[in-house]
Amino acid sequence: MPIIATEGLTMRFPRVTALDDLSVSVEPGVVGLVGANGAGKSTLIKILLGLQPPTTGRATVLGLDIAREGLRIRESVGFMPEYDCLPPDVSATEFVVHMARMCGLPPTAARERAADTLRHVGLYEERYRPIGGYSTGMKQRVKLAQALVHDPQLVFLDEPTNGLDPAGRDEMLDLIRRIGAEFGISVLVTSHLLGELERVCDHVVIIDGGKLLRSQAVEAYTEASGVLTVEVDEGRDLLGQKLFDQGVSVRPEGRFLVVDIADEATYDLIRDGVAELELRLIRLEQRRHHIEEVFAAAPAGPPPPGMPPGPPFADQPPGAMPAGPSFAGQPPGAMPAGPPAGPPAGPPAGPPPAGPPAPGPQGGAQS
Ligand SMILES: Nc1ncnc2c1ncn2[C@@H]1O[C@H](COP(=O)(O)OP(=O)(O)OP(=O)(O)O)[C@@H](O)[C@H]1O
Repeated sequence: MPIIATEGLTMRFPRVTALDDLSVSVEPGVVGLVGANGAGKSTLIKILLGLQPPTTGRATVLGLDIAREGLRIRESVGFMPEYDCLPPDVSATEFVVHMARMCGLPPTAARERAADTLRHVGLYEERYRPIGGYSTGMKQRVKLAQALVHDPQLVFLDEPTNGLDPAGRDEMLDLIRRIGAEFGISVLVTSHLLGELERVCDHVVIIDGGKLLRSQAVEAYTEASGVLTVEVDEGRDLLGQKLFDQGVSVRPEGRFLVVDIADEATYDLIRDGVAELELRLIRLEQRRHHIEEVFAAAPAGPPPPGMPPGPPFADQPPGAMPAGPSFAGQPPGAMPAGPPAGPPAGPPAGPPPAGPPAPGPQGGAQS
């Protein structure tokens, strides 16, 4: 049974359509809900909790209808809101015990569950101090603890890494992973940071301007691309030129060569080129996509309301790469002269750049 299923869900405010005919279904696990600020993530959560009726459309959470069974949904689902909403004058223990009591736990069970949950989220002695003196990271943990204290089947975590420094963010992501893996609680976690969800989620739903852009397993986003990264000890440009002369689509990028895989023969050409030039091969690996590419492939900036989002990366021609200097733009026989496209991690292997790169069509060497 899907943990969440929506059908034509639409939420219109007087000036903006926050959700636009959203139909999506997700199975149990750790699910990321990604979208830019204003994409409609928080609105979706409020509707799923039965706190706000949609303009049109239907949805179920854990098989329960949002229009008729909001109370039962809120009994079975924990919610960590995005914004700071904690009382400053009480301790984390008092607050989480109170929330457990609100969920119907008897006093002793509420105290025990609160202590366990606060320990689980990494709050120890500090839990007896007033929340007002807590750091942002500690407050996020209290919000997470109150969402978990009644042992829900599913938790909604709205931007749980907001305001955290990189170390705090890593710890929070680790906690989220453990909620799913160790406790078997399904998670719907929102973020506008795609990279971090890639690390913890089984499935990622991407919305843009209230519309569904993509919903699929993380592996489907990060599948191998049709592009190879080649690194040799020295002679990057010699190898690039040789491959280019043989009709391979190749371009320099930092210390590497980036090669479009035409077919199996591409690997042979690289192997033979390295051997004939007597170079030392350091790396030959197929690149993986990143979830970010879904947005990188879309037009820059948020689309105006009603405008369809740009094409996702999987619809690009195989091997389409971000622009960079290309061997294909050089006249035949010319030495490639492009400076590294990204920040080099070491001195470039080839001769110093001879001038600005000649822009060339991507992958244009294959004719
Ligand atoms: N109660 C409301 N009245 C009017 N407009 C609203 C209301 N709630 C949300 N909106 C608008 O709906 C759109 C979606 O907002 P929402 O908060 O769901 O986005 P979000 O993806 O959660 O963004 P953020 O990460 O910034 O919270 C925004 O344009 C927002 O201004």
